[in-house]
Amino acid sequence: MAELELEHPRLIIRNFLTVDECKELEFIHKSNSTVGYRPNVFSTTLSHLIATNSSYLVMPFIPIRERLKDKVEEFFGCEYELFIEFTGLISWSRGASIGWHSDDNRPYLKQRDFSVVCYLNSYGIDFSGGLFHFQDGEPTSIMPMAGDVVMYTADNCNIHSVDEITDGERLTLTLWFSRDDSYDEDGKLVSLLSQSLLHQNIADLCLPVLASSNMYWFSHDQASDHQLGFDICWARLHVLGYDVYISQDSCCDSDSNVLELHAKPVQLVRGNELLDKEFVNILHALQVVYFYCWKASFLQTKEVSIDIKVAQLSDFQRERIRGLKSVLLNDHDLAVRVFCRQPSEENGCTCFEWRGIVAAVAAWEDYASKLNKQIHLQLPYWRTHQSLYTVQFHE
Ligand SMILES: O=C(O)CCC(=O)C(=O)O
Ligand SMILES: [Fe+2]
Repeated sequence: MAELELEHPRLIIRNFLTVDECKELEFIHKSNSTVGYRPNVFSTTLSHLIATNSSYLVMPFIPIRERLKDKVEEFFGCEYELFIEFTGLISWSRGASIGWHSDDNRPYLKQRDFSVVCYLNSYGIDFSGGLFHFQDGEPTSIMPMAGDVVMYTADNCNIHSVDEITDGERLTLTLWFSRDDSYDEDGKLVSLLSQSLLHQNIADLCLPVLASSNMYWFSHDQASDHQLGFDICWARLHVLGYDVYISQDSCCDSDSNVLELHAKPVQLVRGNELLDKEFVNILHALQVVYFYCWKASFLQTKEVSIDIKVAQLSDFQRERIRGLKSVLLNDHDLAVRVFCRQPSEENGCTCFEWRGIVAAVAAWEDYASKLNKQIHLQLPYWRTHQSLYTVQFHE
């Protein structure tokens, strides 16, 4: 057991999260992220998942939050109750960095007592740059590797920085803990979950609902409002090798706006082939594609019982896709710079088979409905205790 060093109280734990936990959180982030609070940063918060009809995706966080909280309390010898102030997935793309700071360095951040950063992907493999440094004490630097966790006090005993990301996308699960119960995020989350799940049938399929379109719009000048830039959902599919087709009328005339396009059902295109499956919106397509990326090796071996219907694109459809891209990926080069890993341009999921995608549609529905049942069963207990925790049910 590592000793608590009083001058610089901090702990690094290797392989705290399993490979599959990291992959599941990566799937959640890449299919739900929004443009973040600083340049070249993307984030997925629990309240955002709830707001977009994906409350069930809160479930995979629950055991991880519990294990992290136990570890923080044990290592820092807390003799008081701790509350989770914030839980979020945060990714940094090329150009993102942060200079020396402590995590409580603003008047509105004074409630933060402990910081926990879980690395979900790896330096040198998934991204370049992005080393973490402590200003004083040991270790001086941390090379982020998937599954590793660093925890430290949020005060100026632990001034730290992160080097600029020079390539790829660096992904973390970040939590802040507070002694002040008025900053407990659980109470707020329980109330959001109650509103969202109360009117939902436990057997309903949870199809994602989009947040406002500006949350998905990336541009170098965030104030420019739908001028030069790109839609991150479309860009993520594009760098994985997919195009998106919208068959509904008037979809790509020059004045259609991003908001309108976002709400439309979409079909997936690969090269010259169009899959005959309509997704309710771009987020639904993104969920299935990233689910396929996560589970490809398992899904490729599955027998697909339904016919896979793929058609060749007509000239008209090709033209339409070009029109859509000119609106949603209008700064194509920026999208590639932000999301592609150079020079190999590999993006973690190079495999592709329509069979795998079709299998992923059904497997994603099973996954979502299993988690949805679980969250519906847990919520009454969470409401009683105003806390998110793993409820043990005895047979
Ligand atoms: O991602 C990291 O390694 C640390 C990020 C950080 O310092 C922060 O978000 O305050
Ligand atoms: Fe920090």
